[in-house]
Amino acid sequence: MLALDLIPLREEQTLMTQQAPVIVSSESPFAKDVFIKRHPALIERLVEAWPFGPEQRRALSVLAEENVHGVIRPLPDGAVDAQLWRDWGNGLYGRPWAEVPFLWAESFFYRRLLEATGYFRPGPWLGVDPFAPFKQTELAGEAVSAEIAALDDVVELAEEEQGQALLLSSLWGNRADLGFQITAGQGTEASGLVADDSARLWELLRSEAGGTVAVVADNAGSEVVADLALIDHLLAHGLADEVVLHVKPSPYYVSDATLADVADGLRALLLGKGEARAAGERLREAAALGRLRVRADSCFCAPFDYTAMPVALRHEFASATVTILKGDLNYRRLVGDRWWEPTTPFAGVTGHFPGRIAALRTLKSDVIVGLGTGTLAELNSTPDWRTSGTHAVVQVRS
Ligand SMILES: O=P(O)(O)OC[C@@]1(O)O[C@H](CO)[C@@H](O)[C@@H]1O
Repeated sequence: MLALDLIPLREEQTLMTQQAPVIVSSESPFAKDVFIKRHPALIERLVEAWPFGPEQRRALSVLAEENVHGVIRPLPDGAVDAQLWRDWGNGLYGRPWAEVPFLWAESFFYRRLLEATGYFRPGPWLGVDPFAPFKQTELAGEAVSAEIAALDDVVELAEEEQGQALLLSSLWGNRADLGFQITAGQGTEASGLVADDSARLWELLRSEAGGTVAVVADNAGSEVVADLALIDHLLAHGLADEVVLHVKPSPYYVSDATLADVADGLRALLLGKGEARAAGERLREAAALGRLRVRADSCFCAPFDYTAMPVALRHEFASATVTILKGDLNYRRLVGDRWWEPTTPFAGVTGHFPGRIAALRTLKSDVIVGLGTGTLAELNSTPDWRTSGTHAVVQVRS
């Protein structure tokens, strides 16, 4: 299943630990609520959405209860990757969910959830994405239709403005009320950018035009549609000769994009009119020519930060023009899910990641680096700025 070489780079880990402690959920009101409120509510919604049998319901309710009051139990012995997770969670089982590293515990929660629904077991539920109903609703919603319609306006802009509009749309794409930035190339949400290296990203893409760009996707629905529009722009304008889109190998964090979600996003473009349809056709053609490839490495559902990465993937990222990492979770994994001093330089913390990188992230959890002192002072007067999703960063290490 998972690559054996998936072990954290020890030196990097030790160095990071000396600089900033790992986030343990009980130390963060936000993270604590993920286990006490978010996970049980999610399980309730799943039970409403699916005709689960008694065994599935029991397993889900045990998981919900465990998250709130219990301790972490390992996967059952019969699970395909039971041993792997036993090793990965060595020393963590038997402890309350909120008392272990936040990143590890959330990841294991989603693995346990898939075990409860039977996602990996032979039978009718094998490979059935439990989050599909939520993803489909979002894809059919107004945010996506607005995004798709707005592509007709974007194409009228000058090339550089088009690129920036699509970048901002992709950046803000994982919020519910989206489809906005794309309309005029800039919008109100851009004022929430608290670090903006986008000019450097474009400079880099233009000076190294024609190579391979890696995009590590985040969410399905409106976000992946926006990502596809950006990818089409890079390919169509010769800024990339090839794009590799990295997705999750199995359902994760509710809305994280899998290959099926990319296909649904592409279909949404193809079913649109005008520029959306044209972009969809160009992307389908790019896939046929091998210029747009989708990769789903198992490391993307592993409970580690990106100091742990299979060697082959490390080489791929190292040889890309740039790797664009989308969203909050990728950011947590990029910088380590740690209590960094927010002004810690982004380049220093991310030096372990192979090749050049650009993080496009709306702030939805505690971790943050690379802020200016003045920006931080201003933000500190805004409640919940780290977790409310109202602020964002484009941070580049070139
Ligand atoms: O990666 P994404 O989709 O931008 O955000 C993932 C997220 O919703 O999940 C975690 C909390 O459950 C946080 O990292 C963040 O709030």
